[in-house]
Amino acid sequence: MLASLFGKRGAGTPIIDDGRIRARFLVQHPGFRLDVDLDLPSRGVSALFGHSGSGKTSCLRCFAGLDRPREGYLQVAGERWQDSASGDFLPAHRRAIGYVFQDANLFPHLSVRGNLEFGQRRIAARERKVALDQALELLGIGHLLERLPSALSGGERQRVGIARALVTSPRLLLMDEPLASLDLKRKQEVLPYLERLHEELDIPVIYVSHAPDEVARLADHLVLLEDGQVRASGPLKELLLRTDLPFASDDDAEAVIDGQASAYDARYGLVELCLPGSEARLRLPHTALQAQQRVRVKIKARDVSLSLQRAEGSSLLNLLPVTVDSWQVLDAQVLLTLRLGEQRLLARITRYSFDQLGIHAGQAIWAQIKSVSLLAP
Ligand SMILES: Nc1ncnc2c1ncn2[C@@H]1O[C@H](COP(=O)(O)OP(=O)(O)OP(=O)(O)O)[C@@H](O)[C@H]1O
Repeated sequence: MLASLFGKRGAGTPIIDDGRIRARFLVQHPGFRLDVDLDLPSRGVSALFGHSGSGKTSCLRCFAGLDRPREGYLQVAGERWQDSASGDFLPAHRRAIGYVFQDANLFPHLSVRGNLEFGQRRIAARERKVALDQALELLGIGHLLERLPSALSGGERQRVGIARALVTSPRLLLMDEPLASLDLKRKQEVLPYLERLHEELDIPVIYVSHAPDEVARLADHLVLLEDGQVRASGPLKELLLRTDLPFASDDDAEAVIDGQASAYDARYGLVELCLPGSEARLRLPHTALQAQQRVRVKIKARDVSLSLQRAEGSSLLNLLPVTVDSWQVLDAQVLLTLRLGEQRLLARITRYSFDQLGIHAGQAIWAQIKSVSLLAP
């Protein structure tokens, strides 16, 4: 299969580029039916998320052209790659995709350089959009070029695998649980590289995972698959807040906030983030942030408490003015959605406190978050 992904590329049927990736796949396996209709942004990371057996890999195989569904349609970057109605089907080896598997699947007899050059030779020089040097720099693997895959750590192998996918200048990067075979330490090592790809390259990524943490950190768009069907599809930040979905109703419910480093207090090791549409600053312990660097912070609903006035004389560093948006009663607790500038937070408090505070929609209150509970890369 790997070899078939490295044949000469071709082009699909040109169509008007509406900036979307559209896919419709109907696959029937014995005892399992995949029936999905997807409309994804052609920028950033779209995560296919779901339990084991929900159909994530089956779906990715259709994107890659490795399976030919009975009914199928796919358009990417202004090209139609397949349409069962017209019989069009661009085979896997002619699709401009990069595919990163759970295991890097490097050629064991070739050095890192050999593996990368093999990927690059697939593309005519005039079509190359990602230079070898750029891929080396992005993945931090320049010092590994002469090594054989057997002399690499798991995290390094995965970084080389990603670089090899990139040097084929794909129009679409498919990643199937690229961190699943790594231990926590290696995962933490590779994740920042994945974030950089996202920031520095204009290649849409479809990222399969069943790890909520990874998805919350990397994805812009989320597709929740259940039993071969799309239960929900939309911007990550919105889906994390929806109480009809498993994320917000979970004990670990969290919101994702994007900020930009505006100041660093070296004495206390605290970084200050400014937040779009808000005068408030978020402060959290951090060491290695550059000025203006964008940061995604995950804030758990249970780490947010509320007060009607700004608390004075408290150890809490983050006292944020918010507006009550909506809430849902969950047994003895209430899950609130709060507006913080252009973004939204979740807070979980007891029903007792909710009644005591007399909370109503549109109310201006204060959200309090302990800095040490904030999760940033
Ligand atoms: N070629 C095949 N023939 C028959 N059944 C298949 C085939 N490929 C996948 N399936 C079945 O389809 C279902 C979905 O599998 P798939 O690998 O897409 O799920 P997944 O969400 O990626 O799971 P995981 O997270 O465990 O990798 C499973 O029940 C699987 O056994």
